Amino acid sequence: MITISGLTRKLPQGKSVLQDIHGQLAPGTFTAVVGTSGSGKSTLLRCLALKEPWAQGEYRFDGKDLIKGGPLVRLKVRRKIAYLEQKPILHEKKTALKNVLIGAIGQVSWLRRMTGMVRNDDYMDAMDTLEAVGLLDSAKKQPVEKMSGGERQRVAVARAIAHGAELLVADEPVSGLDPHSAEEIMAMLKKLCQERGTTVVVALHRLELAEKFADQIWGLDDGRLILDVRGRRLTLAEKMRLS
Ligand SMILES: Nc1ncnc2c1ncn2[C@@H]1O[C@H](COP(=O)(O)OP(=O)(O)OP(=O)(O)O)[C@@H](O)[C@H]1O
Repeated sequence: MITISGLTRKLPQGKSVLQDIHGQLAPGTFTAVVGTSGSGKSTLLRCLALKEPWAQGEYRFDGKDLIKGGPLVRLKVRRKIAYLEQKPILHEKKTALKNVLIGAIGQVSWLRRMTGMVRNDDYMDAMDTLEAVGLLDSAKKQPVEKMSGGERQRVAVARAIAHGAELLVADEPVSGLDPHSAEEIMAMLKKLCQERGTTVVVALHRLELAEKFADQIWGLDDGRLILDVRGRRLTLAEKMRLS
């Protein structure tokens, strides 16, 4: 269980980008963060992924306090978090399989990192995750630079799962994709929650995608969490507050 309470993010100049955020992310749930441009979605995701520091408040990951706990606690938890950019950074000349294997090796001992040693287990895990994202057939065929935007997102998700992420944070993973590919990626993320118990948080511009796929919707406005809706669609009044 992930719990945040009273969290605030301040920029070095003193401006508060996020203020007094409270919420819970239950294991294996899918949360969509929505709000207008500049409302603080990316900042919230980056703070959840420990890529930006919180100024104050409490952030608990499986009971561990990530703010008071110190760098060692954060380092251990960081390994359980995967962060997906809008446009994933991949090894362009390598296949999907190689990309996933490199991600998995990055999580293991320095010796295997240095030697690039791939065990049979790593290989099986990589193929398993590529199958989960629907890329088994093309896994070894072509370099990722030849893949479509949707396929590249799938490779990035497979890499995140192979590295054993318990929390997957994705900033606008479907922006720039056609509606069909966007739905496919959302459905795949949902399946990840249901079948593997991964907790997924995505920032989204399109409310209808949030309503269709998310278990929980967080609505941000000017750095404040103004909506925390679970298990239902948004009312018209709620949609108006987010526009
Ligand atoms: N490092 C920074 N320096 C200055 N301002 C920042 C910084 N990071 C965030 N901000 C400001 O904080 C606010 C929230 O930004 P953020 O990128 O989190 O919003 P967003 O909801 O993700 O927007 P978008 O949907 O356009 O990506 C914006 O006004 C942004 O300009």
